Amino acid sequence: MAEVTLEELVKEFDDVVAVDGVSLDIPDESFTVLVGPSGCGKTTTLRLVAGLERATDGIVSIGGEVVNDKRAYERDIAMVFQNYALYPHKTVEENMRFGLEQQGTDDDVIEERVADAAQLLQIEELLDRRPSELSGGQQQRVALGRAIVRDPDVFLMDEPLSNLDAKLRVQMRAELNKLHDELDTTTVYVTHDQIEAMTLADQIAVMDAGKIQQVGEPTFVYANPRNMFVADFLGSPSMNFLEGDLRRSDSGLVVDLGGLEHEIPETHRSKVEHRVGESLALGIRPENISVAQRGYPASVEVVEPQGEKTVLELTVGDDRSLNASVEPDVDVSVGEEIRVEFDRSKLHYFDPATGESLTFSERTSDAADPVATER
Ligand SMILES: Nc1ncnc2c1ncn2[C@@H]1O[C@H](COP(=O)(O)OP(=O)(O)OP(=O)(O)O)[C@@H](O)[C@H]1O
Repeated sequence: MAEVTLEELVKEFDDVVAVDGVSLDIPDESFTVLVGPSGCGKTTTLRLVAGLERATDGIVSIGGEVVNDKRAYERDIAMVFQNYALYPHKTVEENMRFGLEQQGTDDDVIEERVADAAQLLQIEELLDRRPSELSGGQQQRVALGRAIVRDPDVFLMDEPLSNLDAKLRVQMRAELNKLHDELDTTTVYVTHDQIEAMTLADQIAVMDAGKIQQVGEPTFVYANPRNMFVADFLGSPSMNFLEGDLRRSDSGLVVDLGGLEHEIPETHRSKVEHRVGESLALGIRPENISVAQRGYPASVEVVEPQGEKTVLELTVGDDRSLNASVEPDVDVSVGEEIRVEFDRSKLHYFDPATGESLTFSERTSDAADPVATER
C-alpha cells in the first residue's frame, strides 16, 4: 500500500493544457475521488499516475518514490476502466489469472488469489464463462477481480460504473465501499457524477479546467465550498445564487435582491463588510430553504414531487428563480404565493466577479456545518 503525491503536475497536448498545475496528496489507504465536468482533466490526471501519459512538468510519487520515468507496468498499480477491457476469448478465470501469469507469479499463489477475489466479489459461479456470457454488472466485477488479484499498492478507477444502469450503479457503489473497507488499498477514482463522488470518497478533489478547485472530506466540501464552481457542482438541485448590492441599514448589512432585502447574519458581517457598495452573491442550498409562516414572499412556479422530497421552483424579489427542496407532504400548489425561510446557519456569500467565497473557512467554528464541526 502507498500514498500518492502529485506536485505541480502539468500535461499539455499540443495547445490544450489538460492538467494545469495539479498538486494533491492522496493518503495511504484513502479512497480519493477526482470529480468534475467533462473535459476538466480527471482522466488525464489518472493516466499520469498510471504511467499511461508522460507529464509535461511536475512530479508523480507513489509510496514516496518519484515514478515519472517509470513505465506503467513498472508501477505497482491496477486500473479498472469504464469499458471493463476484458479479453473476450478468455474465460473469467483466465482473465483474472492473466496479469499474474505475465508477471511470472507462482501457480499456487495465482490459484489462491483468484479464489479469494472470486469469493469476495461473489463471482465463483462465473469463472468458466466468457465475458459475452456475462451481464454488465458481472463484467465489471470481473474487471475489479482482475485488479484485486494483482494486490497492487494503488487502484486507479476511471468511471468504472458509468456503463451500468442506475439501480446496478447504486448497488456496485455500496460494494465498492465494502471492498475498500476490506482491502484498504489506496484508491484513486475518477467520475463526473457528484453523487458517486460524495458516497464513495473519503477525500474528494473537485476539478475544473485542469485545476483542482477544492480538496477535502466530502461533507466538509459540500458544506464549505471555496468558490461558486464547487458550490454549484456539488448538490442536486444545485445551490441557488442570488446577486445584489450590499449596503448598510439600521439593523446592520443587507443585500438588495430587487424588492427583497436580505439581512446578513451577525456571524458573517465582518467577512463581507468590506464590500459595502458592491455586489455580492448569496448562496443557499435548496434543502436549506423551508416553507414558513414568516419569511420572504415567493411565488410557486413548479412543484416537482421526487419521492423522498419535493422540489419547488419559486420566484422571489424581482423575478429571481430559486429552487427549494422540501418535505414531500408540504401542501403548496402552482401559482400560490407562499413565504420561505433560509436556514441562517447555512448561508454562503461569494464575490460574483471572481466566484471566491467570502465566508469560507478551513475550520467551521461558526457551525456552518454540524458534520464538519463534530470532527
Ligand atoms: N490524447 C489527447 N490528445 C489531445 N487532447 C487530449 C487528449 N486527451 C485529453 N485531451 C484533452 O484534454 C482535456 C482533458 O481531458 P480528460 O479526458 O482528462 O478530461 P475528463 O475530465 O476526464 O473528461 P471526461 O469526463 O469527458 O472523460 C480535454 O480538453 C481533452 O480534449
